[in-house]
Amino acid sequence: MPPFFSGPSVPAILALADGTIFKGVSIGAAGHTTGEVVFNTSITGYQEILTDPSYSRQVVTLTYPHIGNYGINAEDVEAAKVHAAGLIIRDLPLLASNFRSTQSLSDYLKAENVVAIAGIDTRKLTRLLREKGAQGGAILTGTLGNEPSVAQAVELARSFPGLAGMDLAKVVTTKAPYEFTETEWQLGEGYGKVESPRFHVVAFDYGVKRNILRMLAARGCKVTVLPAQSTAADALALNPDGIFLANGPGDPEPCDYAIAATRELMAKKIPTFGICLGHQIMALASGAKTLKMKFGHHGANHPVQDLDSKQVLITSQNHGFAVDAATLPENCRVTHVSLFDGSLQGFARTDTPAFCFQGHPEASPGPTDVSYLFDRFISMMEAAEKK
Ligand SMILES: NC(=O)CC[C@H](N)C(=O)O
Repeated sequence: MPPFFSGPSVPAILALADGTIFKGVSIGAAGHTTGEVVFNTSITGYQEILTDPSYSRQVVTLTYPHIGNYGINAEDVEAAKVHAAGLIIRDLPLLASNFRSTQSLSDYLKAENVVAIAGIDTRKLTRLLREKGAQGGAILTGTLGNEPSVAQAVELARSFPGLAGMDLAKVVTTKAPYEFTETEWQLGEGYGKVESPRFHVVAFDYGVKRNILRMLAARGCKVTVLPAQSTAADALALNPDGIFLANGPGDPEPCDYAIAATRELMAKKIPTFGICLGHQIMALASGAKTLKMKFGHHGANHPVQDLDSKQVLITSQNHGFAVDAATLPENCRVTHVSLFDGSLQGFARTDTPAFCFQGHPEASPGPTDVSYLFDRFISMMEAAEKK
């Protein structure tokens, strides 16, 4: 075991549902956690990944070997708390260095009560997940000098029922509506505010990432964020110029309330934009089907082709479900395709101003090649305004 801390380290075990055991050291809270184990290939952005609500009930392993090297700051978060169920890494550097850093990754994980493990052969783990598919797993910590029980860790890993059929949007969503007008973070300048908004966007919060709201605000939108189970009537009562369907965790299929509201709002021809879970909800509301992927897409360098411009875009991705392109009805036009596996990445309705994207145009972390989709949404609201 390599020395991760100057002090003595607490042993921990990562067990997978298939019985594979990895031994490492605890770098977070004491105790145990279970969830679906997935790998993310981003080189930076561990704070944004940990706080992305779409990772609820998922234990994330990062393939980049050094995690924690720029510490923790208060700004690079996508939600008020950590949503990932746990963290698995290779190496936690002894030193965190960044002028914005106020805390070490390990102290942050402890403060957020997140169980995490280091010293894991994440290349081996990732190969296993690619071959066998994402699966249930558990991290169990021991005590100083005492390893946790292997049998207990395997039992915990097998107790995770899987994400299929799990509706988590209603679990992570905001309890009450709120308004959002903060623009993107300007280094050294703080956040800006939308002074006189051009458009009012009503966003359904299935687990929204803050950077999406910031990017809408930066384009002159006042955003009213509604709880996931709000109805179409709740949204219409706010007289919106546009509807936004957020990203979020879990399986889109059981989110019947979101599917019904989206169907009703699209029928009213209100400009609508969906990201990730929002894209899947729009597909279900249009009559298509979704499926569970083998190990999903989680990373910041996924090539996606825009079929209209033929341009290849490098995108940020985080999804384990996908829309089955073969089930898209005639009024849906495919706009984007993954160049990794040919899976559907985006479509637009031909009968109503609505479109969506499977990846993350807001990035955070990742490249912003697809940020033009936010501008497309603004153009759609402009066109509707002129009518
Ligand atoms: N980032 C997201 O919105 C993820 C959507 C969905 N939970 C999936 O895993 O496919």
